Amino acid sequence: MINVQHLTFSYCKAFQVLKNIEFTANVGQCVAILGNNGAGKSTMVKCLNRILEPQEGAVVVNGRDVSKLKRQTIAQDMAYVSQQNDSSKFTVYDSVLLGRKPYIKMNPTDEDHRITKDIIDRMGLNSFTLRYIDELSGGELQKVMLARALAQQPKVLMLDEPTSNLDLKNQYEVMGIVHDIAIEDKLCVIIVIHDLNLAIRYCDRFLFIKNNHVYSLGGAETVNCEAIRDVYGMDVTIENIRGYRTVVPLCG
Ligand SMILES: Nc1ncnc2c1ncn2[C@@H]1O[C@H](COP(=O)(O)OP(=O)(O)OP(=O)(O)O)[C@@H](O)[C@H]1O
Repeated sequence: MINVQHLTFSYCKAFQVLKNIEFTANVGQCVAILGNNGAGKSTMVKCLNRILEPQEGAVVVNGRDVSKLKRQTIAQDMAYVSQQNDSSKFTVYDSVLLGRKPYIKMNPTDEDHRITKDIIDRMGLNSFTLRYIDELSGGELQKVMLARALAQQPKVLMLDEPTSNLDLKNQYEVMGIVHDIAIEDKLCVIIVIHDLNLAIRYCDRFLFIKNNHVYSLGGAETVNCEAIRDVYGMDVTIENIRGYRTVVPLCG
């Protein structure tokens, strides 16, 4: 479980990005972080695992205050996939194995290799294992970065726009995998995502950020026409299509 309390962050004195952000994500839940461009979503995620240090507030993972943990412990508990993908000269296999780094003392163990192979298999990356990651397409690389984060076997998985480079089929496949893994492996998943329909289908809780604050936090019913108008300045209808609440923009 992750509990975020009164999180406040500024890059400089003149400009506060986040003020008093609070939410909880339980084990097995995917929480969508929503808001317009520049709202502070990526900044918030980076404050959770202390890539950025919040000026105020606390982040508690399974009862432990993250600010009191060693870097290695944070890396065991929390995995983060940023918007900027790594493009070092690693093979896909080695890149995913790198996710085991917080656990490796001298050399990777048989268990590290087993976990790596298992994740590669689960993500459908078997035919890529010996390819260099700087030779992959944007979407292929995004899947490898997610595989690396999963190899970390974190308690909290934080994904910043994990589907931005994926084609339609892969968007649904990857979100489905993340949703299932959250339940099967008892993870809390925090996903920054712009596609509201993907979010509604695969996430359990929805946190809108507006004007530095939490605008709303709740279930799928909080992703409604009024919230979308307030947060994005856009009129939409919400229709039931094949059993899924679907956001349909009223423009064009
Ligand atoms: N390193 C930085 N230094 C100063 N300001 C920054 C820095 N990174 C981001 N910002 C500013 O902080 C604000 C929040 O940025 P952030 O990237 O968190 O927004 P976001 O909601 O993730 O946006 P997007 O949806 O466009 O990815 C923006 O105004 C941005 O310009």
